[in-house]
Amino acid sequence: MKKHIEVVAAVIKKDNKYFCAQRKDSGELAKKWEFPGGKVEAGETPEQALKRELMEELEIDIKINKFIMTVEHEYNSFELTMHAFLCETDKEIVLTEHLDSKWLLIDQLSDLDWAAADLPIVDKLKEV
Ligand SMILES: Nc1nc2c([nH]c(=O)n2[C@H]2C[C@H](O)[C@@H](COP(=O)(O)OP(=O)(O)OP(=O)(O)O)O2)c(=O)[nH]1
Repeated sequence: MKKHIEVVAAVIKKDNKYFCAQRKDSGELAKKWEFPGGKVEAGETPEQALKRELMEELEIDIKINKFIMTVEHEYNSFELTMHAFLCETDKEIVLTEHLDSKWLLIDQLSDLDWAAADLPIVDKLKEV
């Protein structure tokens, strides 16, 4: 049976642009683009996990405004359940783990090579 993980992801919106981050060059999702976040640890709520991960990865405090959706996805090496939240921040982002980042308008999001599990989130953002 494949390993199953529970992940949270932050869709950070500022001035009509969305923050996108590129994963490191390792593993099945090497160099793919994602919304920052990470695994929920035992005893944490998704919101607590998201705040912790964003502080670790981007050195920012975030305000979580809205639940967007939960995605279930099966990769070759693991399966995940990912909860996405619409967030905002007024802090300056520092990349501590990602290769690159971009702020993109909704119409530009599809230009990136997203982790497969993120595609339903990108589609959902286009709906509103
Ligand atoms: N943070 C985040 N992870 C995503 C997204 N889409 C997606 O498939 N994932 C996957 C990549 C990872 O396998 C997992 C998130 O775990 P993570 O970033 O905390 O951990 P990781 O695998 O890089 O590694 P590690 O620190 O445990 O070694 O979910 C996304 O939009 N954001």
